[in-house]
Amino acid sequence: MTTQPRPRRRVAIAGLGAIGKAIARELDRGGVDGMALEAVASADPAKHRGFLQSLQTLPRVRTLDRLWEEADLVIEAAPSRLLREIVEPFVSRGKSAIVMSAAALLDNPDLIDIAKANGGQIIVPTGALIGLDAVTAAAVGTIHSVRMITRKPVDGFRGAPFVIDNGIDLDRVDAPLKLFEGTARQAGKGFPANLNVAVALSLAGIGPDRTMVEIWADPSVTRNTHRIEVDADSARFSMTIENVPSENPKTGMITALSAIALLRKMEAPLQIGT
Ligand SMILES: NC(=O)C1=CN([C@@H]2O[C@H](COP(=O)(O)OP(=O)(O)OC[C@H]3O[C@@H](n4cnc5c(N)ncnc54)[C@H](OP(=O)(O)O)[C@@H]3O)[C@@H](O)[C@H]2O)C=CC1
Ligand SMILES: O=C([O-])CC(=O)C(=O)O
Repeated sequence: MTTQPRPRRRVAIAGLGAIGKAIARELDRGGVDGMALEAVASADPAKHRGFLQSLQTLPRVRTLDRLWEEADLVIEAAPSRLLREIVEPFVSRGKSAIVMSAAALLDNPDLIDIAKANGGQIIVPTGALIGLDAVTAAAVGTIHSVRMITRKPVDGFRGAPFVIDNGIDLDRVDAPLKLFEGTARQAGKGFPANLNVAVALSLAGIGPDRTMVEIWADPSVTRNTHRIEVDADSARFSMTIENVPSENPKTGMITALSAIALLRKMEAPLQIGT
C-alpha cells in the first residue's frame, strides 16, 4: 500500500520587514517541508519588488483583508496595530495565525474566543525570548513568581510610547538607565514594539498582571538582552538571551528563526520540546 503525501499547507505572510522577509526566504527555498508560501502583504509592495522577484516562486501580493483567500495559515509580522485586521479573517474561518506582535493580543483578547468558537488557532512562538518550554511546563504546576529584566541599546527604544509620554531624552542617556518597572501588561502598552517577549512570557506563565518586568536603556550593550527568573513549585530557573539585532534594531535575528523552527515543528514527524 502506498501512502499519499499530505497536501501542502498554504502560508501567507503579513508584513515584509525583518521577520517577514526572513520567513519568506526560508519557505521559498523549501526550508519547511509541507508548507508553501502563497501570498504576502506589505504597506508598500512596490518597495519589495526586487525582493519578491529574487524568490524562486513569486507569491501573490494581496491586501491584508484578502490574504485568507490564499492561505490556511497566516504569519503576522506587521506593526501591532494591525493584529486584528490580520488575525480575525483567519481564525474566524477555522484557520491558523502565528502572531509575532504578541503584546497586541492583550488589547484583543476576544480573538482567542473567536478562534475557539470557529476551530481556529493562534500560536505565539518563543520569538526573541528563551525558556517558554520550561515556563509552560512549570505552569502545569504552580508558579510563584516570574520576573524579566530587559536591557537594550538606547536606539532600540526610540518611538516607544512610554518614552515619548514621559519626555525621556534618549540622546542624553550615557549610563544604564532603568526606564520602567511594572507588569507585563503595562510594559506591552508602553513598549509595544519592544516587549512582545514579556507578554509572551506572561501568557505562557502566570499572566500579564503578575509577571513583573524591568526595562533598561543601556549604552554599554550591543545586543537585546532578556533575563527571566522563575520560581515554581517544580523548579527554580533563570536564563538569559543576548540577541543580535536584525536589520530592524528593535528586533533580534533569532525571532524569525524561532518562527521558522515552529513552522518546521508543526509539520515534523518528530517534535522536540514542549
Ligand atoms: N514576539 C517576538 O519575540 C518579537 C516580535 N516582534 C514584533 O513583530 C512585528 C514585526 O517585526 P519586524 O519584522 O521587525 O517589523 P518591521 O518594522 O521590520 O516590518 C513591519 C512590516 O509591516 C508592514 N506593514 C506596515 N503596514 C502594513 C499594512 N497596512 N499592511 C501590510 N503590511 C504592513 C511593513 O511594510 P513595508 O515594508 O511595505 O513598509 C513592514 O514590511 C512587530 O510588531 C514587532 O514588534 C519583534 C521582535 C520580537
Ligand atoms: O529582543 C527583541 O529582539 C525584540 C523584543 O524584545 C520584543 O519585540 O519583544
